[in-house]
Amino acid sequence: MTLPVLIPVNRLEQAKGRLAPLLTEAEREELALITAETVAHAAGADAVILTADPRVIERMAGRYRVLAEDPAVHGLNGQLERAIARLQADGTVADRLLILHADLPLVRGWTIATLAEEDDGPGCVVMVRSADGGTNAMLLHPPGRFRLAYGPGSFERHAAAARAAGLRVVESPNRELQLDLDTPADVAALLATARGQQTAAGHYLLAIGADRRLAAAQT
Ligand SMILES: Nc1nc2c(ncn2[C@@H]2O[C@H](COP(=O)(O)OP(=O)(O)OP(=O)(O)O)[C@@H](O)[C@H]2O)c(=O)[nH]1
Ligand SMILES: C=C(OP(=O)(O)O)C(=O)O
Repeated sequence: MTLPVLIPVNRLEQAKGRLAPLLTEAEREELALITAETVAHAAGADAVILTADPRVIERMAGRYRVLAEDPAVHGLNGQLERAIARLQADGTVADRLLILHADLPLVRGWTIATLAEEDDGPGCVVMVRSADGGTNAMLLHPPGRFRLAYGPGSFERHAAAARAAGLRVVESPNRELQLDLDTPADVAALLATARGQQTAAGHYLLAIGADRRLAAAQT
């Protein structure tokens, strides 16, 4: 069964603001592009990139399906709901949809496959919580039963809304989906493991000396 994967990608100049103490603006933009590539690659033919950024569109178009944001809609939640409606209307989305953040450096194809196995059938929502209480991944079976509520601390809001809509909430302990790259502590966590260092984001962060900057900040 195919699982469409909707990946919202923020405008690069607005992305990764909480990494400003560690990375320059150009570095944050490059890191955001690198992790978006990683996530899109993991989703492969099921990926649908949602963005308003011309560089992201240029980089992804041709390899992945890309939806441009609707300029008449305000905010991430409205954009996602608009995109889901478009994907339902054209038949891309039927009974299941995974919304996946674009800043997950450890995600692989099998990570998504493993998450999909935690879906126990119609009426199920599988969610992955980030360190700061966000919703890094949310598999909706089906989509459209409650309003999306991304923003700080969204995991608890999504879980409560899903339960209020009569859905079963499964919190996945999927470690590869729990790590996002919002803060210097997240970067440190990625670089603390050999596996993390071997990711595309890890390679880039080591190449620009983010490990040395983190160490210097601690002394
Ligand atoms: N298309 C789209 N994606 C967004 C928007 N805002 C955030 N995102 C994406 O939503 C996911 C979660 O974003 P965050 O990690 O909270 O935010 P961010 O864009 O990195 O910015 P910071 O809050 O500065 O870290 C990521 O995949 C972002 O790329 C938006 O306005 N439009
Ligand atoms: C804003 C969110 O994500 P995070 O804070 O984890 O980046 C969210 O998932 O709603």
